[in-house]
Amino acid sequence: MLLLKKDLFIGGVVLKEFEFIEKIKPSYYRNSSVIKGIGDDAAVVKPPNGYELVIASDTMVENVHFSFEYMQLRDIGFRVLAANLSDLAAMGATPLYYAVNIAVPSTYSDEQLIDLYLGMDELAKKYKVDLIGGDTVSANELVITISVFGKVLPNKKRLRSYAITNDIVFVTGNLGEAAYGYDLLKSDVLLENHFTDRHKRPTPRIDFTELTDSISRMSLNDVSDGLASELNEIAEASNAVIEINWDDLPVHSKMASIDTEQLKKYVLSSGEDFELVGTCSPKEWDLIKEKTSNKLQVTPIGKVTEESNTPEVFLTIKNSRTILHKSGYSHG
Ligand SMILES: Nc1ncnc2c1ncn2[C@@H]1O[C@H](COP(=O)(O)OP(=O)(O)O)[C@@H](O)[C@H]1O
Ligand SMILES: Cc1ncc(C[n+]2csc(CCOP(=O)(O)OP(=O)(O)O)c2C)c(N)n1
Ligand SMILES: [Mg+2]
Ligand SMILES: [Mg+2]
Ligand SMILES: [Mg+2]
Repeated sequence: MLLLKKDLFIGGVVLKEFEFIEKIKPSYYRNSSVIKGIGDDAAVVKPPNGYELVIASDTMVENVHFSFEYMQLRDIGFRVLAANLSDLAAMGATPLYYAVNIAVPSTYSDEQLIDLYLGMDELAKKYKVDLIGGDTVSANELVITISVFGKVLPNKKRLRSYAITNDIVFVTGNLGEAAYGYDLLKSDVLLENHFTDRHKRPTPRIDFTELTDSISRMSLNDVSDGLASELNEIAEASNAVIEINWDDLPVHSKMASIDTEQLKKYVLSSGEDFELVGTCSPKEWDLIKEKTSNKLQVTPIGKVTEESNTPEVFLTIKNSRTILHKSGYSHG
């Protein structure tokens, strides 16, 4: 397929790609390790001394991950970068740079596209992350891919394979709020409340990673697809059996009256909360509580009961124990 790379047709005027790039090019870089940012064939950065480089990439597609019925371009930019930063947080990494690839319909004005970048910059500013490159092409629907780059000390990365027997299983924040917010938006696109905000502008839990950098071992995963999927990924990667209790799962008091079956869907398999779920030793759990107290809600939800070649996740609900299968959103 031929991609209109040279000129981008925007709102009837031909905006030269380089003019658009000039508009989004940062006037300075927040990290002095950026040697060459936007403006050459590729970016050049100085690898951080003593650290490992952590790289993640996530894409969002119009009508798959967001809809313009209830979201502004600024929210969309914010949300795609949030999803990417969430994966760095889930590795225990500190974010440094990001690159943005966009496929854009020809009807967009340059103001609209700049709004997308302003949404990203709201988060980038907060976490001192630099936009160092990307690519622009035309397409029928808006598709945004971000790649993020971060750093982690070799002994502080938080792999899914790091869970061991007796670990406490914990989760940050509340579960199911983004999906509930999404359903509220579908019934009233103008509604604005805590839950709709959780869908539109999720918080990547970088703070958790920073607050817990003294913990020696932790397995971690971010809740993009749903708690059931993320816990199964930890169980599989660690060859472990995880047991969680329904009554321990953190749910907002305003969601308590939702019908149980629907609430189970929100909490266990709807995803996009971008909370962190993980495990650590009982001793270090006390330290996590201490480090996060009054700053970030972190809730114990269960235990790693054994290491096993048949990894499994069990959910106990009203004294009945059942296998919790992966049940999150699946593409294709
Ligand atoms: N199209 C792809 N090409 C190469 N690697 C991929 C592709 N899609 C996913 N991956 C890799 O598979 C793993 C799981 O991806 P994914 O489920 O999207 O993770 P997450 O849910 O954390 O975003 C990651 O290591 C990711 O880099
Ligand atoms: C318009 C719209 N439809 C459906 C959803 C729900 N949804 C879309 S993708 C997804 C799962 C997460 O996306 P994915 O690309 O798998 O993220 P990753 O696990 O790679 O981080 C969910 C719950 C949505 N957010 N918006
Ligand atoms: Mg992904
Ligand atoms: Mg992830
Ligand atoms: Mg992700």
